[in-house]
Amino acid sequence: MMAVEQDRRARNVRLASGDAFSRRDPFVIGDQLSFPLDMFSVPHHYKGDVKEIMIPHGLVIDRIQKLAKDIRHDYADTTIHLLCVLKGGSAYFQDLITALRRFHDHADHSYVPFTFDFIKVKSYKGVSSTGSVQITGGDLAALEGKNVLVVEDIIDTGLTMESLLPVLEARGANSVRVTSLLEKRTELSSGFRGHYVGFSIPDKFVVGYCLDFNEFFRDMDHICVISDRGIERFTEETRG
Ligand SMILES: Nc1nc2c(ncn2[C@@H]2O[C@H](COP(=O)(O)O)[C@@H](O)[C@H]2O)c(=O)[nH]1
Ligand SMILES: [Mg+2]
Repeated sequence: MMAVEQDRRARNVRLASGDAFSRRDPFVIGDQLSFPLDMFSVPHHYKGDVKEIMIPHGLVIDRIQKLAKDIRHDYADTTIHLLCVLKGGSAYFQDLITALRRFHDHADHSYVPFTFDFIKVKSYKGVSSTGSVQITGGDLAALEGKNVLVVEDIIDTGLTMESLLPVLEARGANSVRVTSLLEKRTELSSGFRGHYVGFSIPDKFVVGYCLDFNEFFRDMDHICVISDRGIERFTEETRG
């Protein structure tokens, strides 16, 4: 199925939180699109460990600036509580707050004051389809009455977010929305979609920009597809 068509179908979505809000479209990275490795600077220590560059770092940053504008528009003059999902979401979180902070300098714009916190989330698929989630870190009691915006690196099956959101809502948050830099077009998707999504990507395992494979690749700026050699090498390294 063509990537754009697949994404259009995916927009017949169940949004987080039963929120009546209708999301904007993510930028679609086509199934065949990749950027040649020899045209970009890839860290020497990962040479051969990535197959292709899916999203160069500059494009990531440009897209985040627009996501920040969308968020500012929708939350105008409302304080948001950003909840960054570690560790994968941390690079996106940093660049997003940098973009949001810039709006503070322009008196002619609406402001987006924000507070933030960090959590770690592990989701478990039990025998039932709902799954369960283990949250560590973060002050969940402080969510009461807040407009929570979860900041995630990637939505794959959607299970993690589907499990997390009811927990946040049960803590009395005023609203809960999700921004994810990436969203995978996968047949395994539960149908969950975030509100503010940077890129819809093909069903490939990506690393870089804080997305890891066995804790490696977080220090690479571009978002890349891991190679077979990379999988082999960093599986070996973690075995010790
Ligand atoms: N480094 C990568 N991590 C990935 C990728 N796809 C998913 N993930 C991790 O899983 C959760 C979300 O998964 P979900 O199935 O519950 O939606 C995400 O936060 C990542 O930590 C990937 O391609 N690369
Ligand atoms: Mg994550």
